Amino acid sequence: MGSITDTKRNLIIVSNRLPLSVKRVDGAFESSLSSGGLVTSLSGLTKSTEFQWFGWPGIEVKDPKDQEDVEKSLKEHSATPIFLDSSLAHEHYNGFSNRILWPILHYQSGVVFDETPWQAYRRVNELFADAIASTAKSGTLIWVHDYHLMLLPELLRDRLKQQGKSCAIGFSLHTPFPAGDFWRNLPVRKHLIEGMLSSDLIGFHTDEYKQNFIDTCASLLNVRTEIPNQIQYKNRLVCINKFIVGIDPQKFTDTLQKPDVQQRIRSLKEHYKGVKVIVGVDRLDHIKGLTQKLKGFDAFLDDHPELQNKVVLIQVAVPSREDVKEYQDLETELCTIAGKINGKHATPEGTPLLYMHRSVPFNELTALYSVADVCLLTSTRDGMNLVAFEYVACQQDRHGVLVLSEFAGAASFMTDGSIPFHPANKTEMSEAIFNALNLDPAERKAKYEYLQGFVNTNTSAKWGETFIEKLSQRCRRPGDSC
Ligand SMILES: O=P(O)(O)OC[C@H]1O[C@H](O[C@H]2O[C@H](CO)[C@@H](O)[C@H](O)[C@H]2O)[C@H](O)[C@@H](O)[C@@H]1O
Ligand SMILES: O=c1ccn([C@@H]2O[C@H](COP(=O)(O)OP(=O)(O)O)[C@@H](O)[C@H]2O)c(=O)[nH]1
Repeated sequence: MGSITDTKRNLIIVSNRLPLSVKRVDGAFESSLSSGGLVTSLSGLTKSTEFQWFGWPGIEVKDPKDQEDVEKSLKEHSATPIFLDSSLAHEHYNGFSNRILWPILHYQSGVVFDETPWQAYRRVNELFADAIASTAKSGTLIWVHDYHLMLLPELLRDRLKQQGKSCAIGFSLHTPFPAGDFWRNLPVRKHLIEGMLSSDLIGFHTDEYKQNFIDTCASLLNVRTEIPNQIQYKNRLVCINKFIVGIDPQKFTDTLQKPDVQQRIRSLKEHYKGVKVIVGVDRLDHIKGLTQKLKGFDAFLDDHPELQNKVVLIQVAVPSREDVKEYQDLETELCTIAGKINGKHATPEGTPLLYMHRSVPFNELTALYSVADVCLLTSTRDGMNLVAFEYVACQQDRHGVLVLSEFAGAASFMTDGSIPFHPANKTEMSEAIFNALNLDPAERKAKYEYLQGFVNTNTSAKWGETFIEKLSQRCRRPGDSC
């Protein structure tokens, strides 16, 4: 990894959302940490690698003086805002990225294509390309992230060429890449694939997503894909590979040692004495299978009346994409189901479900992970799911059990150390929960040690360093095989 030190001053990371989202409160600008796994994974990289982070600050700022203030405050965090007017940002983020592209990438049907948000998506990718091309110097490594910016590699390559600059461009997709037939539902798919193929290196979370992408390129563009991990496209060699994204486990270990977190753990343990705790932490999103989770838990309570008042599910549903109607509808549905479950199973001693629709501070999150006997993750599809990693990082003492949907990307690596199940099958989920709660200590330890080894080996720092190293090799020797 020696060359990382040489490249770190020259690395630009681009994602739609910056790690800090800016809000205007009583006329002043305040920033708070953005939620979600992309920020977690890239923030974990900051310990070992320096970079400039470009992205949308999450707010419209029109006045040039205000823009300067926001720029200044974000600069302290090595972040550079790309300002967008609110209707354009809305159409790009909510209209196309989250209402059309996101569901298709996650195998959801019934998506209706619409030209207006698509044009906004193109425009935002162009604005990002303008800002980044004017800042990058020859030799800068540019690492673009995620489905909001699939056109960016091509737009950037054109601009850099016009300006006589040579930069290596990497692209990482954080979501699944669906099998060809599903991808065909999107009429503009060819533009998106061609946009990505202007990268020198493309990273996916799992072999399955990588292969789906390669197969789609072969059938859609008739490009040569017979050599493993590479695609010949427009006389260039594009490298395609799997890079395992992770977390910074040390951050959790350190946080668990803090006296106030230890105090919180003691008080939660006291509160739940004699009760088994199941935890769930998910953005409020269809892909996380939250309705399935609540219904599966309801089935579990029905199946095991003997466990009344002896098990609680603490579900954190982090608010997400609240301007999108489908997300608003899901929230309403979850509130109703949660109310029904407690209506049916509550006793004067308490309720079996604690449904929290809000973000939780990091210290509280680690304390919750630490006291939980089981972590239940029910994704119907999920790029990776870093919550699975975080739970493991907080279970050194308890050896709690991970009950993990077979459809989370993380299941490709963690199945041996967890209890897998199909999220659409309530009976299977109920049995998986029961088995997890009753696993004997030796089996729990064996599973935990397997997962701990995986989480400690595949950290976010390693993920980033491996990708950057590979990208800088592409920069030095673009003709080399992948
Ligand atoms: O920025 P938001 O719209 O609030 O969404 C948050 C992030 O959600 C998605 O995360 C994905 O990336 C994770 C890390 O690789 C992965 O573990 C998870 O399975 C994915 O869902 C999205 O892809 C990010 O762009 C968002 O920032
Ligand atoms: O209130 C919260 C609770 C959790 N998380 C974090 O959100 C990330 C979720 O990442 P994951 O990969 O599981 O899914 P995503 O939300 O990116 O789809 C994890 O790092 C969590 O710690 C958060 O930002 N705010």
